[in-house]
Amino acid sequence: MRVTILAVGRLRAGPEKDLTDDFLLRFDRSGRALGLGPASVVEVEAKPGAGMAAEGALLSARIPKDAWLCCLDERGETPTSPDFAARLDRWKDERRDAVFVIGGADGIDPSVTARADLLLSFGRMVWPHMLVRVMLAEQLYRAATILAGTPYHRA
Ligand SMILES: C[S@@+](CC[C@H](N)C(=O)[O-])C[C@H]1O[C@@H](n2cnc3c(N)ncnc32)[C@H](O)[C@@H]1O
Repeated sequence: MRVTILAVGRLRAGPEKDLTDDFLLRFDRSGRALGLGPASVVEVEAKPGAGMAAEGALLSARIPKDAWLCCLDERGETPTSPDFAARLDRWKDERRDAVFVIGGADGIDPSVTARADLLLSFGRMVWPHMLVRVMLAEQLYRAATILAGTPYHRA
């Protein structure tokens, strides 16, 4: 199952990008034998002032019709890491790719969240989008280790 992190805005070189790349590489390595991955990051950026609807159109154009769609949203569900891993495993078994959308400063356009299979929250506080990328990449890696039975996750 290919995994795409689809994000509004460009992440410049720096610690958040390094961490995201590192966790995604680990996810690819741990997930390969399980049929999870590879993971990639796709960034979209509307013209300045174009508004949320323009961002929504750019995002929608990059979401395959048959992919599982998960939108990162502080108002969403807060599964445990094992629950998240189990959900990824079910998605993988259905042989559909997964797309995780992270919004920009104004969030994710409702035209995208309306079609999401899951709204995923990392708590009710709002985090900067670049940290959300790191956190999501880490949870993907953690999920792969949980499914592989390797001792990274200890709860
Ligand atoms: C700076 S936040 C934008 C918040 C914006 N006020 C909103 O209403 O969505 C940028 C993006 O980071 C993600 N994000 C921020 N906090 C989050 C959280 N607690 N859980 C999940 N995603 C979060 C969401 O995808 C959000 O669109």
